[in-house]
Amino acid sequence: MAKELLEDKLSQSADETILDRLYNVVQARKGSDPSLSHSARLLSRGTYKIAQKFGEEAVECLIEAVAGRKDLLVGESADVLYHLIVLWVDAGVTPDEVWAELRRREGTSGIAEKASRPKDVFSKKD
Ligand SMILES: N=c1c2ncn([C@@H]3O[C@H](COP(=O)(O)OP(=O)(O)OP(=O)(O)O)[C@@H](O)[C@H]3O)c2ncn1[C@@H]1O[C@H](COP(=O)(O)O)[C@@H](O)[C@H]1O
Repeated sequence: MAKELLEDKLSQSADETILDRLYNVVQARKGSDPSLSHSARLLSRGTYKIAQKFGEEAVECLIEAVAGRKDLLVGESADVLYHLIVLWVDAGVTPDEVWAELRRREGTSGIAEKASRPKDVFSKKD
């Protein structure tokens, strides 16, 4: 293998996160046997069910946050991320697209970004 290609491969795997790996697994499960894979089962049930499950997991996550149960919040957070990835696979969104959007926002304060938005003429707020 050419040196450049090998270096490229090594830097790609160093950049790969657990979320990228989970996405690849869930993507590969699409169309497989729903009795053997929870991801395949969810994906076969369609966008409405996938969105509903994501919403439920998000609510469970916020309940643990509000209750101050940090240990349970960790598990619920993992559930939210898994179900978000199933949502991406169903919608055809790739992690790279989301990472690129996060990189684009990097270093821009949310306060400054909001202040730079065009004024909504219908907004009641000043
Ligand atoms: N991270 C997860 C993960 N988190 C949660 N879950 C499953 O999500 C399910 C949630 O159960 P619920 O009762 O809330 O939901 P449900 O069974 O759809 O019930 P209903 O809402 O339909 O009543 C459980 O079966 C969990 O095991 C997950 N299933 C899989 N993964 C990852 O996905 C990979 C592929 O999994 P399979 O697609 O199952 O091979 C695994 O190796 C894991 O890395």
